[in-house]
Amino acid sequence: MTVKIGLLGLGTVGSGLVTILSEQAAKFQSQLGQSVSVKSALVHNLDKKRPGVPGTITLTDQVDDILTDPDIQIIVEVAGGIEPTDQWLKKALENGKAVVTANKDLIASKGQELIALAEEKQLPLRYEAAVAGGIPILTNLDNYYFSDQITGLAGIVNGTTNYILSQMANKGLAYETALKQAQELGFAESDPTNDVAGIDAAYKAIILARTVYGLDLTLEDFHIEGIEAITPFDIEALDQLKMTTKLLFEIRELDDRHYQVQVAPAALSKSNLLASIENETNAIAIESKNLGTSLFAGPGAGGRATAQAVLADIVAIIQGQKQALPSIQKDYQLKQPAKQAHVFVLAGTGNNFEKSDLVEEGSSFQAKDGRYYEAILTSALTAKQYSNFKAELSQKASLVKEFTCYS
Ligand SMILES: NC(=O)C1=CN([C@@H]2O[C@H](COP(=O)(O)OP(=O)(O)OC[C@H]3O[C@@H](n4cnc5c(N)ncnc54)[C@H](OP(=O)(O)O)[C@@H]3O)[C@@H](O)[C@H]2O)C=CC1
Ligand SMILES: N[C@@H](CC=O)C(=O)O
Repeated sequence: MTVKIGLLGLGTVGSGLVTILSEQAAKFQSQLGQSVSVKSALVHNLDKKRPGVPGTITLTDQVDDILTDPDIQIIVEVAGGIEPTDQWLKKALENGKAVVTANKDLIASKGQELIALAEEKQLPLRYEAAVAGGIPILTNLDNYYFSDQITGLAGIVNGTTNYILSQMANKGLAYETALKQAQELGFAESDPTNDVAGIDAAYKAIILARTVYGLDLTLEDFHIEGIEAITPFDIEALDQLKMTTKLLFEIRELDDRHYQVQVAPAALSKSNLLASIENETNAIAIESKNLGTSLFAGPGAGGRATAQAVLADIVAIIQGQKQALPSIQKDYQLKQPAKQAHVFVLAGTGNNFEKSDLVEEGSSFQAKDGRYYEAILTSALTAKQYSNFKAELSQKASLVKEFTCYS
């Protein structure tokens, strides 16, 4: 028997899926006892050259050709965007088709409606590729960690920004050059605004928070900062303190009703495992009662890696693997962190820092611009300590930049 796929989108991920499906065809036939093939694919531009796409796949620009095709059992959505993909996937489920998607914007924004419809129709709706590309994070959270108690998750879930920051830090590339490369390599979204503004990472954090804690978050619940304001000078200043910056998400369970969520570039010590995660690699550190810290790292973007996560979902559906769809917790509150360490960068030198209860470390340095600065790492400060300390520093010297720290 052949399982027929209807592919909505044939760009970076869609064409990656076509490639790896053909590589695995013999294994699927012999070990799954089924062959899996893409019957048709939805595209925008029917005239575009699509090297590597076999002529056996029918291309269409009419979504209903695929959604109403009785031959097709599984719809794979890799087109992107919240509209009209939500209508497409609702229609797919209404028409009795299993659904796989890599679309984090959609699953973060409309996931609850789609999950409810999938449950009503008793159909699979899988979206492993929507978080951290090829890393099998959702499957592990649903299955392996079901029997543990997760107290927090943090990490890097956007390949584009991690690529940009790595290239700026390691190769001295300009922000715009590194972004252009990330686009050419297929890591960035078709419009990279969501990548660099931290919104893509926030969408992924919404899905993680729903999966782990049943939180029903929206972008408005987050403090979101992107990497647009990070400069080579910032990287140079943090380097003085043996620190680096990464765009990190954090979800912390403070108790069973209170949580803390954020997405922002954070300063972290180079000895932290997350500091060694470079380029498009993503990494998620899970804190749990039984395991302590576990780190899941791997390719977080790119056609082949993301298509692998999509294909794993297709296989799970064919094998009839049971899926734990999240149930939503009603009674919870979001809180600000109680205490956080900060890095302040000040213009000039003049002993503006002295090691104290509030100051962990400081360094005076001459930057590439020829001027002198001081970089100061504080201990974890309460909100009041932070504002008093900042006011005190600002009286002594002009404050050039500050970062919050991740420990
Ligand atoms: N790239 C990556 O590394 C990752 C991507 N994702 C997600 O996967 C999804 C796809 O990403 P990616 O493959 O990079 O995107 P691309 O922009 O490379 O491909 C999108 C595809 O969808 C088609 N398409 C888009 N909108 C429509 C429409 N309205 N009607 C018909 N066809 C349409 C395009 O057609 P045409 O070819 O004619 O332009 C193209 O084939 C997105 O949700 C993305 O966020 C998730 C993880 C990683
Ligand atoms: N644009 C995204 C692609 C994967 O989700 C990223 O850079 O991480």
